[in-house]
Amino acid sequence: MKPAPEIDVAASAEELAARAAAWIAAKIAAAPKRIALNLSGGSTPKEVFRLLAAEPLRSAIDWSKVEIFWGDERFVPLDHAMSNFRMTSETLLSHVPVPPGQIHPVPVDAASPEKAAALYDGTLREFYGAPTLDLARPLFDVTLLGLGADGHTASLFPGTPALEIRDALVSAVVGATPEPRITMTYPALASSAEIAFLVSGEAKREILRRVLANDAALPASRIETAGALRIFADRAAFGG
Ligand SMILES: O=C(O)[C@H](O)[C@@H](O)[C@H](O)[C@H](O)COP(=O)(O)O
Repeated sequence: MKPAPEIDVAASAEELAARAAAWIAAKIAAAPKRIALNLSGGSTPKEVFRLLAAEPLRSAIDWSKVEIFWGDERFVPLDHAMSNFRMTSETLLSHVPVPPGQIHPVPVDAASPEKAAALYDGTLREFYGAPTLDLARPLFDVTLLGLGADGHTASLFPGTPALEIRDALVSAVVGATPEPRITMTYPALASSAEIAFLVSGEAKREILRRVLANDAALPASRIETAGALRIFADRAAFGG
């Protein structure tokens, strides 16, 4: 991981969620106009999103500034139980007034995962306003990432071709089960002013230890950004 991450250790999963939610709210408040949030799926972010959608944070945040993207998605309908968009809608977006035109779901109604990835790649470049990313001007202001027990992040799984992609910003994940997936690639994720991992629970302790030791076999270890890298962990995951 580059740069070395700042590690924020919370006493519990609840405190982790509270700290991450407060951090995100502060980033939105500090943004002069628009802020591009690139969200992760999975279960860990759910409580963070619920806190952002509840008082006091809900009223404290100017949601009109917020643009929402997803770092990965399952190639299922947006109302499918496994959809990251559905999870985010249930916990956050159906409770806060983000302008609908500022919510950018992966186009899972495309003819194939490959087509959905190509379309989302275009969405990102159109939003960015240029065909190629400039290190000095990140695409996202904040990217949230989770950490899988096998060291994956987004849908960048060990040993998969998406890990090696440097020209495309989004890729279909060949062979993902049970549902096909679409993931942002390293260049897209790296184009973030801030990246924050959310890692909770005893089950993540060993994989987090390996990522912090920069075990190059783990996709999460290879996350880089020209900006800031932070890990929100609870004591169960961080140990000590
Ligand atoms: O779509 C997804 O599932 C996520 O993007 C994935 O990368 C997730 O962040 C990790 O698997 C951790 O998931 P948990 O938060 O559920 O442990």
